[in-house]
Amino acid sequence: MGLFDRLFGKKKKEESQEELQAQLQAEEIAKEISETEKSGEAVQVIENVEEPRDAEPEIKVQQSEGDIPTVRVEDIVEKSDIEEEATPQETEKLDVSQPVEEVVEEEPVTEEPVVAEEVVPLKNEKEVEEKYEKSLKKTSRSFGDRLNALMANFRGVDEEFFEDVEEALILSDVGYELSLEIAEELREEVRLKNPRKRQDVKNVIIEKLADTLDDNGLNHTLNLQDDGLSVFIFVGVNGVGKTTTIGKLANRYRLEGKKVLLAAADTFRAGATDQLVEWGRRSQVPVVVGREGGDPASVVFDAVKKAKDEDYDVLLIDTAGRLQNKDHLMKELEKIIRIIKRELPDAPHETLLAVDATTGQNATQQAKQFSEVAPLTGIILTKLDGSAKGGIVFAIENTLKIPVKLVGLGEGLDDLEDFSPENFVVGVFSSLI
Ligand SMILES: Nc1nc2c(ncn2[C@@H]2O[C@H](COP(=O)(O)OP(=O)(O)OP(=O)(O)O)[C@@H](O)[C@H]2O)c(=O)[nH]1
Repeated sequence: MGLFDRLFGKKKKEESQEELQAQLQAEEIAKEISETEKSGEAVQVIENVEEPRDAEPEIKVQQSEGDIPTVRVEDIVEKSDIEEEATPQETEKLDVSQPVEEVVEEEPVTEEPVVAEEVVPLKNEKEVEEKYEKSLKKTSRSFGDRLNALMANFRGVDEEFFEDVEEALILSDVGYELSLEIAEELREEVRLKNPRKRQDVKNVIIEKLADTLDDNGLNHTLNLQDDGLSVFIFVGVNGVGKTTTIGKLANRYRLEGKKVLLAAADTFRAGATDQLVEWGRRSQVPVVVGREGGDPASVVFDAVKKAKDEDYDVLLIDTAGRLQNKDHLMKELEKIIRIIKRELPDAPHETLLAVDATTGQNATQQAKQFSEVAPLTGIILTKLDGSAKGGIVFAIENTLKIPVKLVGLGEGLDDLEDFSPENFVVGVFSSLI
């Protein structure tokens, strides 16, 4: 059964069962009234309006923020340790003569062993669904407007109509190739089932689109190691929300009881390190930082060593996103990955590209360009809350075959969610079918 049927087929079935039940109840009441009238008794009708109740109790997570002491990395990682690990050639390349500073937060709460039962989830399922729905309002409206305009001109399914379908989908940011594919599948469906009603035709278009997120075989789950250190690298051009995402994810993992470390390997842009340190303070996790203009691989080297020596669970690495100089960026990322692999052959476990959903097809273009620079394992679609162009999820997944793994749904510390095709499809389409 496709995603569409699983989500909306059930809804339709429930609706018709509810209708049937309401009808039976009405008949019962009518029967009672007529019997009472017959017996001459007075009749009083009481309206019983039941308040909807939430399925699960609300769980609130309280956080505290505090000042953090700054410690130089020499106090923690002896320079001789670094030299011991690196070959003479690599020592030269890593420029370890530059002192690397480290900012350490208060003792992370994860220092204490946490048993699984005590782990507090950030949001329950219902809250996540609501968050998706709220954040996708603009995208949903945009799809709705285009599909309604398309169906307003619907006189019957002819060649002109299929061209209009293609155009409406392209304008909804789902991508050129997929728009043509959906129109083609619609042609086939029309030939087989010949839907005549406007709503039926509209539903077929939505069903075809929704099912692509299920049929593409992409794994949307972050590759977090059950045992041992997980290393995630974050790439993306300036301003897309990379640093913000790292801060949000660090906060989530810390609340889940994991020991998290951040690495500020964007030594290129002035202020980038300070920004990550600020997110480290907010999410209460330590950050390994280097000198502005220093070698990012040196920061990564120190961070990986510290993470290994001190049994961290997760290391999140922020990088510079200079797409203008592809060759340089490629070399920088290759070097970072080489340094990581020398210490942890299976790592990095994720190379995630952050793209800004409000830029629509530009985001797809960036994903295409970055995947030529580094092998991407997932996409983070930020600012989905302020975007009417959420349709690019379909383009990214179907054209580029890269899974969307995280979505940014606001600027706050807990405004990051795992990408869920189900929540996405419901958020965009449930009001349209
Ligand atoms: N509405 C909304 N705003 C976001 C989201 N994610 C990030 N932002 C905002 O986007 C702006 C840029 O975010 P940054 O995290 O600084 O972006 P960056 O990619 O790290 O940029 P550089 O540090 O310049 O490389 C900030 O104002 C964030 O608050 C999101 O999911 N929703």
